[in-house]
Amino acid sequence: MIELKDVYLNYGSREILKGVSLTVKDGCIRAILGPSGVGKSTIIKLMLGLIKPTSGQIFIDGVEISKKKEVELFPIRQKMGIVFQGNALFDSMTISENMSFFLRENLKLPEDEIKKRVEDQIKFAGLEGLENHLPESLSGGMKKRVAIGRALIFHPHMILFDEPTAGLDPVSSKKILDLVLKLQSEIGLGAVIVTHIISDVFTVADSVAVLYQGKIIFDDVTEKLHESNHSFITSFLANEDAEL
Ligand SMILES: Nc1ncnc2c1ncn2[C@@H]1O[C@H](COP(=O)(O)OP(=O)(O)OP(=O)(O)O)[C@@H](O)[C@H]1O
Repeated sequence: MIELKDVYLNYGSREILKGVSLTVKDGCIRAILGPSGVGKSTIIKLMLGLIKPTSGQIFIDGVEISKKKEVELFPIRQKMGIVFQGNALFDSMTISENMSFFLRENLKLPEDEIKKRVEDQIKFAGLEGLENHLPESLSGGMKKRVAIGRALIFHPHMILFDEPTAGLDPVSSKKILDLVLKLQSEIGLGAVIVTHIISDVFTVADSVAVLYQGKIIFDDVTEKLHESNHSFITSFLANEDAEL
């Protein structure tokens, strides 16, 4: 479980988050919806301990991480797979090498275990036959699948997606969202999805927190978004295909 308690985050003199509290339970798909530049990626970085809050607390499975040293954060980060917005694949490595790289670097697993984990993720992500291809030869949707496979390779408890469908065409977007749902239904994996695309939220999320001007202005099951009378939310709900 991930918990943010009254988190403030400043970049220099700019206040980005102003008292954000939210909980992500295991096994649930949780969306964080908000306009571009509101601080969604910042929340993911805080959850991973990549940046520290200006004040407030962040708990991962009950352990407060905001004052932990880098070396103490490693086992905590392993609980969370991350799929970056731009995928962050290594251009010069094949799909298999991209998937196995961090596993080989960080866990001293035997080669046959690494091979098996890569094969499992290639299969899960629907990338059979592409093992020896370089990322440049793949479509945007396929690259996203590689990033998802790589995130799963540590067998995380939770997976964090930063804008999983940004820049993808509607067909590829649907396939990626189907994969997110498959993660939940087949292996019970929860996810945090930060996005500015409201239709993605309705497609996959069990619950959604809306971030606006540094604060959470809505936090409930996704269906109840329609009941909100906050002017910012009602202004875009008329068109569910809208991007914030
Ligand atoms: N390291 C940094 N130093 C200073 N400002 C930053 C830094 N990182 C992000 N920002 C600024 O903080 C704000 C929030 O950034 P963040 O990337 O979290 O937004 P976002 O909601 O994820 O938006 P987008 O989807 O457009 O990336 C933005 O205005 C961004 O320019």
